[in-house]
Amino acid sequence: MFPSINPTTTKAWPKLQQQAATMKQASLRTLFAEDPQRFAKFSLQFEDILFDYSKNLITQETLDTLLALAVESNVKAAIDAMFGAEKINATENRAVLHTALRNFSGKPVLLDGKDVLQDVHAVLGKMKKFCENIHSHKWLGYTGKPIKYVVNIGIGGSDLGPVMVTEALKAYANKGITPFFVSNVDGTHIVETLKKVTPEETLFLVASKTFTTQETMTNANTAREWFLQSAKDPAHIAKHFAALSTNEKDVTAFGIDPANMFEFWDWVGGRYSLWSAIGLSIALTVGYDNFEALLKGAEAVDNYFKTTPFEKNIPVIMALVGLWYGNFFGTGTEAILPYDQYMHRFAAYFQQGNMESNGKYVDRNGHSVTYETGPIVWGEPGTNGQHAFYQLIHQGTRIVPADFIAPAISHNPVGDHHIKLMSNFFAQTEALMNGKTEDEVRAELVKSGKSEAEIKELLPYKVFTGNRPTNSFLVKEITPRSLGSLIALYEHKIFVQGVIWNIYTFDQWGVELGKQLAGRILPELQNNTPVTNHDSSTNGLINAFKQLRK
Ligand SMILES: O=P(O)(O)OC[C@H]1O[C@](O)(CO)[C@@H](O)[C@@H]1O
Repeated sequence: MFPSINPTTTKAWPKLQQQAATMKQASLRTLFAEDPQRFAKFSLQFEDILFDYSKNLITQETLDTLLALAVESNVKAAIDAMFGAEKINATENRAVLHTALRNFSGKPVLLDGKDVLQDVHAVLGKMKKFCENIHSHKWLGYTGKPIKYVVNIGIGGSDLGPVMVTEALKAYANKGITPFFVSNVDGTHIVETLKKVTPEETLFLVASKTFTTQETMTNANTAREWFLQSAKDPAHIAKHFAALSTNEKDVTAFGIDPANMFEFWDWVGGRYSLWSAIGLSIALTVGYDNFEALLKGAEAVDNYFKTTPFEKNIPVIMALVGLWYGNFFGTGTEAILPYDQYMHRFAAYFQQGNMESNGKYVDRNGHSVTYETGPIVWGEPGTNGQHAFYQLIHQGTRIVPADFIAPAISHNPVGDHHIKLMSNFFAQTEALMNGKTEDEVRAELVKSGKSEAEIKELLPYKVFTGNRPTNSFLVKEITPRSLGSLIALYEHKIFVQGVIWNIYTFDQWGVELGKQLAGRILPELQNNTPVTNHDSSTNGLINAFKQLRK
């Protein structure tokens, strides 16, 4: 295991504190004016992805110190430990090997002396065959009809990844399969979904690493009942239900034929599982070859991440720039803003990816940290976000570091839509950086014929301070490969930050409390007897609920 270092005890940390005090007064406009090479210095290319981080409040000195922080924090040793199958998820005593799921190198990845790649490739082979059978109509429903609808029932990592990717790659969905995703235990989600599909043509994928998650099992049971209302014979379940899970015992107990179980393993974290059997809905929707291209795009980033010097390593730089604001400017949040309608769930996906991974206050020694860890991550596609929350990003009291992501080539090149979209993409980061000075606003107002009195009144509202930092990712085109790469870049960013913050990125104990408490309250809701065993607020709410339902 790589050594545990409190980041505040590194040599770099106090230097960064000092530098931040200076950089808070710096002007991005001036930094650009002073250095015509700034874009060239602070941008990197990975295959078809251009990463521009020049519009950040950093200098070469900042970057060097941040890189020194990464070195002092043993990021290199941590990368080796993760890829080397060490049990770096120590609170669960597990290795972290989602990278093995996309490893086509042919070189073994040994975990406890066993090569995990053999199992990985056996499951990929099974997924491939399954997709071929569904797509070629060799696999038919219980009345002899082909499968037209795939309903993935899962939540969190067993939902968000497949939803995000099938949406992002909709342009590749040409296999005659319409995917649906049911996650919420709110009956509305499954009921509304079942209205759109038919029992004879639907394949349900029960996607759950543990196969015990309340929401998923409740939805799966409802789907089975609904299916059996038409199919009658439970033997037909075999043609319409498959499981994506690590838990064969409970899959079998549910009534799913183990032959229809696509396995993955405890060393795959839920929020890192789209590369595993959890990705079956992706493969069924866009075809197995495209799924493999997605994996290969991520694999290419894995190799790059492992071998590229930190100063040229995009995930490392993403991590350091994010940490710069979170720890030294106190920003506390980050926005992800894709200028691509198909990527509309990308921010939601990395909201879980980031917040469930690094939303932790206990360090690797069991002590409370004295510094900020994971940011609040959110976002929506541009330009919708522009007309909703960008006001705060431009003129609010807090700084929101934002990632702008856009493809140069649209899958829907209709009229001038794409250049209009892209003009917004470029204009926003430019405006956030430059802002608008008093002089500029004054000149505009004079030009528009306003009187001096009007100018005086309006001026303060129209000034933009600028200096609002952004990263830009310009991708040639969103393809399975480039999307796989983009996702892996973000995954490794989260990893590097977790290492520097000295926290366990791959567990999620914080989600457990809510699950336990809900389990305790459920039986109390099954009768009309008032409860008295909680605090007065919870008692009051539960009793009012019972009253309202009488
Ligand atoms: O795949 P499972 O076991 O149903 O879990 C679903 C989700 O629940 C969590 O454990 C907690 O939200 C996530 O990490 C996971 O993605």
